[in-house]
Order: sequence, then C-alpha cells, then structure tokens
Amino acid sequence: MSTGQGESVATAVATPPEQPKQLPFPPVTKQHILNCSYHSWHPRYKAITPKARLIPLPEAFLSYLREDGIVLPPEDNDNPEWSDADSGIFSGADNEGDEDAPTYDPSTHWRETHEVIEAVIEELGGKVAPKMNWSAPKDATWIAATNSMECRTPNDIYLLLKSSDFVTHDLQHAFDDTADGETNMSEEISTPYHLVLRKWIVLNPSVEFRCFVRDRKLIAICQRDLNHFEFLFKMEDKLRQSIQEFFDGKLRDTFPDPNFTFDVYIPPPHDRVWLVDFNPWALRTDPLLFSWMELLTLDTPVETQDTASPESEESEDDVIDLWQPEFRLIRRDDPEAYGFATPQYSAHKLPRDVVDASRGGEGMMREFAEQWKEAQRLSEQQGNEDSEND
Ligand SMILES: Nc1ncnc2c1ncn2[C@@H]1O[C@H](COP(=O)(O)OP(=O)(O)OP(=O)(O)O)[C@@H](O)[C@H]1O
Ligand SMILES: [Mg+2]
Repeated sequence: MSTGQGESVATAVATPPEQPKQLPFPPVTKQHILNCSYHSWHPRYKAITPKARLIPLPEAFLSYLREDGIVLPPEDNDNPEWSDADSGIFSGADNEGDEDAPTYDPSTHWRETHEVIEAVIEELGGKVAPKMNWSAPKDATWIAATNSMECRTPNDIYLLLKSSDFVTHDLQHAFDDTADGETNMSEEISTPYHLVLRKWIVLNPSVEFRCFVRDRKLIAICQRDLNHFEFLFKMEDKLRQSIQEFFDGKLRDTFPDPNFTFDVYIPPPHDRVWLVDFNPWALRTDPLLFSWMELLTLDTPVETQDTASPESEESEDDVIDLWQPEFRLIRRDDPEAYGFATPQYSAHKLPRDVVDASRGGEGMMREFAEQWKEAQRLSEQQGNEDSEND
C-alpha cells in the first residue's frame, strides 16, 4: 500500500489495504465444520472406527471447561457438595493455608455427567483417550503424569481438557472464519458439544496417515508423525492401495462433502484400515507434508462425459487408471530439511526440563504454566503488532 508523502488524504483512504495472497479455498460453512464433528460422523462410521463412546455435555460442564483456573473434583467423594478430601492436585485457592476447610467440588453442577464419564471409563477397560467434537488435547500432555493422553479417572480428563488450547478452540472458536459468519454466544450454546472417550490403544504413530480428498477424489496421503520410518518406503504401494480401497468402499460416496481430509491408522499386519478422524477442507487443518496451495492446485485427471471419440475416451481412461494419489513420506534427511527439528505442538508446551523439575509441585507448576502462556501470548501479540507496523 502506498501512503507516501504528497498523496492527498482522500487517495490514501481510498486505497484498499494490501491483502496477503488468498488461498483458493472453496467457502467453508458451519455445516462443513459440523460434518467433521465426531458426533456427526461417528454413527455412520462406527464399524470402521476404534471403539469410542460419546457423552453429550450440559451447559454447566461447558462453563466449567471455559472457566479460568483448574479446580478438580475431590477424588472418591461420596458427598459431592463439599468435601474434606482434597484432590491433592489443584485445590480451590480460597482454602489455601487452611487444612481443615472443606474443598469446593465443581462437579456438583454436573454430577450426572461426572458419573457417566466414570462409568464409560470402566466400560472401556479403565483407560481412555479423550477428545472434544473436533480436537484432542494433544498440546496438554505435558501436564499429565503419564505425559500422554491416557486417562484413567475423570480428573485426568478434566486436567487435560482444561489445559488444552486446542480444546479451547473447539469451545470458543469452532466456527471462526466460516463463510456464514462469526459465532455469537447463542450459536455456541446450540452447538451439540460432546466428550468423546476412545478406548485407549497403544498406537504406533508411524502408521498413522492423513489423507486429502478433493472433489471426491483421494488426491494425497502423508504420514502424521513427522519422523523418518525407513520401513514405510517398502510398503508405500500396499499402503496406498489399502487406503484407496478403504476410501472408495467406505467414504467416497457417503461423506456429506466432496472436499475433506481424513486420518487413518493401519496397524500391523497392515491389512485393515481404521478411521481415526475427519478434518475440514480448510486452512485450520494442518496439511503436514503438503502445503495447502499444492493441495488446492494439484492437477488430477478430469472424468468427462464426452463420448465424441472412442479413441480419446480410451486414452482418458488410461490416464485415470494410471493416476494415483501422491504419497509423501519423510526421507532420512527430511526432518531438518522440512524444518521439523522442533517437536509438534511445541508452541503450546512448556520446556521439558521445566516440566521435569516441577513434578511433585503441581500447584507451582500450574502457576508457572499460566505465566508462561501469558508471556507467549504477549510476545505473539508484540510480533503481530511489529509486523503490522512494518
Ligand atoms: N484410541 C486411542 N488410543 C490412544 N491414542 C489415540 C487413540 N485415538 C487416537 N489416538 C492418538 O491421538 C492422536 C490425536 O487424535 P485425533 O487425530 O483425533 O486428534 P485431533 O485433535 O483431531 O488432531 P488434528 O488436529 O491433527 O486433526 C492420534 O494421532 C493418535 O496418535
Ligand atoms: Mg482431527
């Protein structure tokens, strides 16, 4: 934008601000986002998804998740309203220094949900991986004693959900940047929020893949875990074929939108494909080893109805038969070349040594974590202001 000296004020005002180059996404609507919510797709694809249960969440529980600070219900509490049994993790600030004061139990307001969560954990074998409608709390594992998303008690789940920026995004910004408008409070309330509890499985991250679908064509596949796994190179054709068959048979004609991404897990012996999740065809979805510009503009053969010349029809079919989705794996030297030397979600985590040093002093750690996040937020804000001023 030129606002150099000598221009009249009128000219400067009339000049539109320079926009960053827009990616040619088709408009993303709230319906597109909702179609990727676990509660929308799970009933249709239950048989091809690892075992999971969905728990509808009442407003009182959602308010608890949205509240600042972390107060967990006391463990093993028979009298839910107030209890002498401190959870020993994050107790209410009001009671600090007073050993005999009763501890406030936030689950009083959503006791039924708490009990359902307890029962579902038990039904699923005692260990679960939690998730909200769209996001798992992958960025909050640093706060869990297991350093993973494995949860054995409702409190393990609350701690992860309340510490996760990704979960906060689901709760407060799920429909940001959609073509049909910003969310307002009343629309948020009407969003059917669910807690998804997945039976915990020890997953091998090397065989998790993200798959990209444009116009109901599977156009690209890549690893989800950004490390090099030599053995994948020998299996590339087999994996591509399994994913293609899975897509053709189970998803292509049944998913409500023509453009979407889906994640799969293909455990040894690599002959069965499991659906893990759907993500919208939108900037918010991480394209991992691709760029969105590539995915949006990648050439694919066009299937036409044109029957003018039998010869040309034959050659078109050949092109379609030969064409296959691009499968990207990380080569031995790629992690540094791609700039993946930093661990995933690192922007949302605390430094490892800080976490280790503070184990056993969780109250202090929480305080430090909040200060750390605030410092990061301020530094990002400063960065944005600086770039706006450039
Ligand atoms: N049943 C399970 N048991 C253990 N771990 C699991 C289970 N299901 C998924 N995971 C792990 O959790 C990770 C995140 O799950 P998921 O893909 O649902 O999260 P997400 O928030 O949708 O991620 P993204 O933002 O990348 O779309 C998976 O990559 C997988 O490693
Ligand atoms: Mg996802």
